[in-house]
Amino acid sequence: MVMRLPVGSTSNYVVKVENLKVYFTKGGMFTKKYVVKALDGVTLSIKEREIMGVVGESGSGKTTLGRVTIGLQKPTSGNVYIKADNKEINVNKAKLKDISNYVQMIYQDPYSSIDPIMRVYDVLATPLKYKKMSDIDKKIEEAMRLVDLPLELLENRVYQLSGGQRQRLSIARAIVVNPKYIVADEPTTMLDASLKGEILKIIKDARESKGFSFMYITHELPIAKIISDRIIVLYLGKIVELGNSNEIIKNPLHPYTQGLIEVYPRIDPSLRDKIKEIKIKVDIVRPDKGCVFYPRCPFAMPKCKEQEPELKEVSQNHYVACWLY
Ligand SMILES: Nc1ncnc2c1ncn2[C@@H]1O[C@H](COP(=O)(O)OP(=O)(O)OP(=O)(O)O)[C@@H](O)[C@H]1O
Repeated sequence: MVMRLPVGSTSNYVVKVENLKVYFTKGGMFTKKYVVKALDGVTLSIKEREIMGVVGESGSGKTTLGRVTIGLQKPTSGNVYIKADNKEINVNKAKLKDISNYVQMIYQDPYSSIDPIMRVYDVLATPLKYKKMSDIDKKIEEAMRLVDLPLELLENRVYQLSGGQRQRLSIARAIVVNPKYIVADEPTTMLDASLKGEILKIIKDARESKGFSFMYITHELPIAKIISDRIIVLYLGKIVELGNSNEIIKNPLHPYTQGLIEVYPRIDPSLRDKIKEIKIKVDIVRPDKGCVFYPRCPFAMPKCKEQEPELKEVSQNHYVACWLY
């Protein structure tokens, strides 16, 4: 069955992305101009209370996808809708201040994303004051509790916090306005291994207790496996595979996903034999036509050079864009 509707489309979606394209023009004055297709025809939906993992190598378009879904980046074409308060909001047409009650972002670097001079209390009070919300202190205390930060820290300055505490604070800042949808862009990348697990648990607990939907961006498949309900695999701006997390890890279909898993053999040792022949070359070339992955694909066939495979549902809720299926 060829997918034409939003992948995973359900009536209870919170985020819906339709045929999204984001092209950047690079070069200019002294070098030849060229276009980078950061996203090229991405369609997906994220359900209520769902954590959607987005994985792919550097440059695959993960951050751009996260930013477009919360209105921080305008798309070249396509649409993004958020469902909140029984309304469907077209994110591209809405003003940022009008959607910031519904969408929030947690950044990778807790050092650069929060002003170190601010008091912890003010970091959390500012978004609430801006939105003229009542019960500010109650909301701040609840957010601090959800991220496991002691209330005594409220009077501290941000620079007095450890890296792990700062990242908890940046999660608290995102959840304090009680949004519908949060993009978490590699929030554990800068943290020690011991702190990564804590941050993942906080995000999962926040989803359980408050019902937020998340897009969780990571280049580490094992982290996507732990945190996500479903996983999207992005390659050069295209979704090459999408499915339930366990299914993607146990039964990766796209040669690129198989290659990503091979990087982490311990993720599932039983897969090692199955995928041992797959070697992903390091040079990334974007072909003008055909499948974006064929220059690196160990299974490339003549057809792959000529025709682009559509994202197909090959088993229930498991989609892949590959001529092997
Ligand atoms: N503002 C911009 N101007 C020009 N090109 C951009 C811009 N933002 C992203 N790009 C390009 O778009 C492509 C996708 O970038 P993006 O940051 O979304 O990828 P990513 O998967 O998040 O990578 P990383 O893990 O390294 O952050 C890259 O080629 C990048 O250079």
